Amino acid sequence: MTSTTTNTETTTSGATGGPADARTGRAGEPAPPLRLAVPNKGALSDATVEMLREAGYRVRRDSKELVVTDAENDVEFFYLRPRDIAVYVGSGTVDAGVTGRDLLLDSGSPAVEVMTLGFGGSTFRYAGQPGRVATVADIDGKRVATSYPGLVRADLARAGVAADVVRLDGAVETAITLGVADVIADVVETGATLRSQGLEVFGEPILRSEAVLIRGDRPEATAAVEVLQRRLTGVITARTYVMLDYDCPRELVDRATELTPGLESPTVSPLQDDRWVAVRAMVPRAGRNRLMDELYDLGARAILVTDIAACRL
Ligand SMILES: Nc1ncnc2c1ncn2[C@@H]1O[C@H](COP(=O)(O)OP(=O)(O)OP(=O)(O)O)[C@@H](O)[C@H]1O
Ligand SMILES: O=P(O)(O)OC[C@H]1O[C@H](OP(=O)(O)OP(=O)(O)O)[C@H](O)[C@@H]1O
Ligand SMILES: [Mg+2]
Repeated sequence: MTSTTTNTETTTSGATGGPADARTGRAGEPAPPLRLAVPNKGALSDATVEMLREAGYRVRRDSKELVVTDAENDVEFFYLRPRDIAVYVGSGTVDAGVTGRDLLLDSGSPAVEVMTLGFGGSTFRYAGQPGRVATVADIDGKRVATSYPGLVRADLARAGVAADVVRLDGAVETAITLGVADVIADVVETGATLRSQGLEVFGEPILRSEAVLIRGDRPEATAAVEVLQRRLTGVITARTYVMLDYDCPRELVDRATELTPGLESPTVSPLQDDRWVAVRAMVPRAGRNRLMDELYDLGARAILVTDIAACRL
């Protein structure tokens, strides 16, 4: 049920028998489709699928579909366990994937982080029973239960602390109650799971994590990964910004555009009534209402906000 490990573990993931062997790609031949690994369940799955859908890719119709071919965009999607994704990408079996930064670093995979995706945020922290342990140094000689032994061993080594790392698959918070560990190290999002077990975090966060796009080093995939990255950046931008339009008395346009500088520069167009101009600029979604109030107070009118459906910067 549990195993106590003190050295680096070898992975038990099926990466070497994965979707296919790493491909070589020859000059003159059309590039093979991009192979992308997508979390098939868990905390990152729905948000990843939604982001791919918004980026214009074909996504699976039901949770039993494990491979989806998107011929139009020349991408093959492999729905895999989030923990295995860094291993597949690192071995070159797939070109890129979405996973958590914590899972990537825990795996020891050579895959590299390409971009953050703006969801799946969490911290990775030590926790214990209140009053029993207060600092990382207090862990010395104790047992630490975790699903992320790679992260924990590296952190303990950094701190010069010797402890037994007890590897569990999940529900780590129960390990102390069940007597298999003195301390745990786990993902904390809201902290509700810890509280339900009467546990408290201690020490600095070991890691701040979020969902990331990762890639391997197959040069033939570089161009396709860049297209994917541009599309995902477009989704993030479309979610982060809104389009703001307003009419502004000509003499106020300098002050108004100081408030709405846009990404490059705002569009200022003449109106039929030459005492007025129309201004158009992208502005951060957060704070848009305060900005509209400020523009109104300045003298702008017909202030409109519209969602951006998609964009390439
Ligand atoms: N509330 C949360 N609970 C769990 N993981 C979260 C949460 N918020 C973000 N994450 C992130 O999701 C990833 C873990 O995903 P998931 O829980 O699906 O994997 P798992 O624990 O290996 O699988 P499972 O829970 O199905 O056994 C990590 O990168 C983690 O940081
Ligand atoms: O701080 P919270 O908002 O309570 O979230 C953190 C909890 O969620 C995750 O568990 P998950 O649901 O993935 O189950 P698992 O422990 O079996 O992986 C994680 O391992 C924590 O237990
Ligand atoms: Mg989990």
